[in-house]
Amino acid sequence: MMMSHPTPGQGASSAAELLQMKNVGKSFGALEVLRDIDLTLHKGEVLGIVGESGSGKSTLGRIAIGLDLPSRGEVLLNGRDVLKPDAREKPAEKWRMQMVFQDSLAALDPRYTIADSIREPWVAFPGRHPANPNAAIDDLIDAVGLKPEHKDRLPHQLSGGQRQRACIARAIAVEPDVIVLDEPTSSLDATVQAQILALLLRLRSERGISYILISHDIGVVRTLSDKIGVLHKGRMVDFGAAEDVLNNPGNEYTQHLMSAVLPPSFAVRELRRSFRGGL
Ligand SMILES: Nc1ncnc2c1ncn2[C@@H]1O[C@H](COP(=O)(O)OP(=O)(O)OP(=O)(O)O)[C@@H](O)[C@H]1O
Repeated sequence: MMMSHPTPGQGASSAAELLQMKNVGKSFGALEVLRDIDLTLHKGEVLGIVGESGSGKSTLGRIAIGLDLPSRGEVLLNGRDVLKPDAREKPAEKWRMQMVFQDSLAALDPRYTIADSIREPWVAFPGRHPANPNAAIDDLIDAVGLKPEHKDRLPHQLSGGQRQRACIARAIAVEPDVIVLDEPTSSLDATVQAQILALLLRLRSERGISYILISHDIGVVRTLSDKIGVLHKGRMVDFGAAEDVLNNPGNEYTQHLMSAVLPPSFAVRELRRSFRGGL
């Protein structure tokens, strides 16, 4: 199940373009929520999207994985326009994009055991069904740091961090190209948050998955991201290599966001060093 991939941060600029948004806009009735969004995500990259509440982050993530349609513009996956009618009639490619939400309790069916939840995407995408599902579930449970006994538990019988691990296992079960992480650690306390971020970094390095990481917390985005996009009132006011956006914020709004951020803690610096070869 596991493949070898380039080390994170290496070769990102020469890697294939996985997802592109061109001039994407979204309106709900008269309310314009996203405007002129252009972005490119390469294979294996982590793109952090940061912005205050209501800036359009979740809407952007939902459009990226096809849960919402844009009102304007193009969305290309591996160079193919996913919005063209012929592509929309072929949902077979949808497994390539998965999502992990903030609220793990709401994201998991309360009647399903954790193993049942992990099986769900294989039912939705039979082409991704493994030859030996029980062994695959054991591997996934182990990969996300859960214990074998968690397989038969119901969501409410796990802690918030364990549930989020289960949601991550479900998301990687079909070996997607991209996972949109929408505030994946916002409802967790600081220690568990750091553990989940470490897990995400490890999975990315082992499996070469790309992430779009949505957060109002620039500290979280800074821990994981190669590239950062700053959304303000539906516009991408800054976009570029994480270090450039963080160290030389070109936009006044980004400077304002940065001014509210504490320096990374020792734990976070260690995390980044171990997974990204030092920053
Ligand atoms: N289905 C919808 N119908 C109408 N308006 C919507 C819908 N979804 C989102 N909006 C509006 O679009 C704007 C952006 O919402 P979105 O959830 O994308 O922002 P966000 O940056 O993710 O915010 P938060 O951090 O609070 O989740 C908000 O004004 C929201 O009320």
